[in-house]
Amino acid sequence: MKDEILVVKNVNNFFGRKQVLKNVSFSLSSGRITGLVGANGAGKTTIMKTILSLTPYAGQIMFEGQPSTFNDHPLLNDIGALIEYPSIYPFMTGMEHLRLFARGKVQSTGIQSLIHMLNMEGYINSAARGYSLGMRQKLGVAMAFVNNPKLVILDEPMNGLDPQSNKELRDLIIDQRNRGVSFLISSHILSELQKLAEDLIIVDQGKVVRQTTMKNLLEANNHFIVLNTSDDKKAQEILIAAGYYLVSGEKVRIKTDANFDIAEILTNLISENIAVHDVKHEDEDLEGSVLELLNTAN
Ligand SMILES: Nc1ncnc2c1ncn2[C@@H]1O[C@H](COP(=O)(O)OP(=O)(O)OP(=O)(O)O)[C@@H](O)[C@H]1O
Repeated sequence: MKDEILVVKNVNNFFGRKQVLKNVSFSLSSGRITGLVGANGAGKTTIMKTILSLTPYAGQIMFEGQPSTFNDHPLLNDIGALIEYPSIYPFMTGMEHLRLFARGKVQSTGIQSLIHMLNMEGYINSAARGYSLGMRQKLGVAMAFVNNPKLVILDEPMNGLDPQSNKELRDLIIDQRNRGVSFLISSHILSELQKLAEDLIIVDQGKVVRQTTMKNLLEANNHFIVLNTSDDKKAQEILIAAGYYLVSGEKVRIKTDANFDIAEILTNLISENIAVHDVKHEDEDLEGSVLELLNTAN
């Protein structure tokens, strides 16, 4: 079994009378990137705040085998986080923020390397009041990394980032992961999370509905073939009549299973004088899998 850096057991959390987290239990494997996924209001930010003791809770949280409680959490020194929006002082430069957050023995070469990896050299010495949303977000991410944490918690880190910045952030996360850092990352941009996360925790209405690996979730996915034919509408009618399951829409998109036989499909169409110009395989992506899982959970 992989080492667990963080274990969350039976955590419950209330805002007033409203129960927001309901018996939440999961663990994070050391040195891996875990994605936290769920609809708006599912409880992702509250889970992250709970780990960081930013909100009261009942239940058990262990970090590296040591208990962490709401009032006693010395191990949080080893956790870096960006939750919701970064707290940024408009009259300080990005560099001043990083130096302010850096504890004791953090080397300036480490700070320089972060700035370089996130491509922030052009503005790191300017006052943050002139930063765009994406520049602020990058500074918030850099602040989460500055003390060489063992675990990094990032809530929607891709917020406001352009494709180039997204790639820089992804490269930084992968680089740090390769050095042994563990991650818990929430994102609504599932196509981005799919490129990063190795493990997944899926939450719905304050409950963990599944903890799995990305590989297992995607392997269990639906697979399709998509045909480009001389008459897609007629091809759809023929295949439905022959008993195939077609995804509704304009394309001829056929759900495949273990008995899938392309020759049989082609014979059905060619015998009705429909030419097949192209055949493509498609796998359901993370977004499709999560939507299906949440639909079946409700
Ligand atoms: N300070 C608060 N007071 C009252 N209710 C709150 C508070 N913070 C969160 N909630 C409620 O807790 C639930 C979970 O919110 P949370 O922000 O954790 O969800 P989320 O999954 O992060 O959502 P999103 O994807 O929209 O950021 C929501 O129903 C929200 O209304």
